[in-house]
Amino acid sequence: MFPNITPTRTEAWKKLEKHFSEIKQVHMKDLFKEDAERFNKFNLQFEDILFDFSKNRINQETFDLLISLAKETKLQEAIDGMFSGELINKTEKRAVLHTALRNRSNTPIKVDGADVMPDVNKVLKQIETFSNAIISGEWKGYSGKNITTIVNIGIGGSDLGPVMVTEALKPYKKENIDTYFVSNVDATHIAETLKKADPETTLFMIASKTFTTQETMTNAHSARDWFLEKAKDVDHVKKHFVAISTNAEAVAEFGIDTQNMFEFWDWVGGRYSLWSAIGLSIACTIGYKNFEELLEGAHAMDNHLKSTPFEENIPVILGLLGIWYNNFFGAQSNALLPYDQYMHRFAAYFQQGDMESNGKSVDRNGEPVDYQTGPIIWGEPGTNGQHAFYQLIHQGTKLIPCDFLAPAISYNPLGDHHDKLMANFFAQTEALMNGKTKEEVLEELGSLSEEEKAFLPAFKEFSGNRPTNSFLFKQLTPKTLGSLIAMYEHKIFVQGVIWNIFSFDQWGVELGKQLAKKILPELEAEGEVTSHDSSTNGLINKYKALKK
Ligand SMILES: O=P(O)(O)OC[C@H]1O[C@@H](O)[C@H](O)[C@@H](O)[C@@H]1O
Repeated sequence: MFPNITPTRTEAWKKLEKHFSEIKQVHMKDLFKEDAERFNKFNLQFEDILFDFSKNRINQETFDLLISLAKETKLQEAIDGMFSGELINKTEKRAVLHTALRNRSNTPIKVDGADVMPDVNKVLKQIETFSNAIISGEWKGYSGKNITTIVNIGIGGSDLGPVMVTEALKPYKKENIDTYFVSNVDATHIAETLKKADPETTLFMIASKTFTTQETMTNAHSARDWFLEKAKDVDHVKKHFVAISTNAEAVAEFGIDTQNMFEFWDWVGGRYSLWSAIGLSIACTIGYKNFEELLEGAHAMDNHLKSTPFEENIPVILGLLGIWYNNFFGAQSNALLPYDQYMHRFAAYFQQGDMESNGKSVDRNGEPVDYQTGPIIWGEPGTNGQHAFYQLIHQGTKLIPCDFLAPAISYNPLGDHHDKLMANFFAQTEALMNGKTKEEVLEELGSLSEEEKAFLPAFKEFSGNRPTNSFLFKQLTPKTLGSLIAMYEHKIFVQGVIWNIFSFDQWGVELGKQLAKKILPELEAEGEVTSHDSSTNGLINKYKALKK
């Protein structure tokens, strides 16, 4: 049975509250001074990834209490439940098995008594065959030319993962294939993309779990019209349109040959689907072998989560540290700061991953929670962020726990760029931890007037004591990226279990969709709209007047 425990009622939570009142004023700087072994105590190595969590506002007691919170909320049972195919997404009566998609050991995983692995392997084989045919040029467009351009049309989970991964793994990109992603229903997105495409050499991937999403279906129809304007014959559609979906019926209705459909299943959540056929654009961009490496990396992290004691379990510790700041320090957000330009969509990807999963305010009994749940996720790659928003992280009134991520080896070993980048990484985490005292400021101000010395220090001081996690890995290979993504996925899971919320549904996105459906005909009809509140009526009527 999946656990259902209110975290705030556990012994560990009560102890953590008491412990928090004792430790909240303690400065990390002093913790480092007191203990020369602090780094050794609070870092873990997973394959090529070093996880340094020593620059957190914790001591051994904090760590032990957090671990007991995970135990008391029966996290291990929850992990076992997810991996074994239990219907843990209770509001949708579904299992949660993105881990099966990358189950490289191929051990049976059962949903409703049937092993899902044969189907998973069948679709992987289909992805392999198809991506090889596209890359090798064996698959031809209607006029006999090779495919050179892929346009993936999808949104949310059917877009963000492939976008993030194809950007992160650009060094592995096949030279003869250019991949674009269209998500927004704003016509600008597809119009600007199609300017770069030629119908004879373009392959559209219509990626939608439900195959009913308004944005995706609108873009798919516009792409089809654009294609047919030149190709003329609808029979050519099958060479230029493939579908990735769980909804075969809607795919056939759209006119895509179901032979060109790549299936996945309702036990794959949209935001956890890049490992499924939704990853087809990834495989066609970087090659199937590299896609497989990505799966390998994720599988290794899955095994780590499943079988490592919590004290050495990276996603568990990461999740617990997030809870420590979110629920005890009152931190509201978590910045993801990759010092790797290729990872520039990493934070955007986990905005959906985390915020759509844990942005919930009722517990597993349907009762409102009286504690904080999911954080706001944000971030940009370093060093861009430094010159933009780090001011607030260093000296603002909000506590913002930050995750710094970077490779030791750059794919672009140009001059001393990478050392400069990394010097900034190390400097930032050090500065956030140590801060700068008034005495240090005064020393720097040496030659200034007494008046300035009295005035300026208040502005130039840094309180420090701002927590960071550091992830330092050898190089951003497909395997390492797979592990990092799975690590954050599991961090989200761990937090959802402890907060006792359902992390795998997303009812909160429905209301806006319903209302948009109702409003659309009102925009197209003649006359004034009066069916809403005065603000909405006013806006709609102004829009109708302006667009005339
Ligand atoms: O893949 P689909 O069915 O088109 O859905 C796309 C997205 O649609 C959104 O409404 C959901 O909130 C996301 O979770 C989902 O990823």
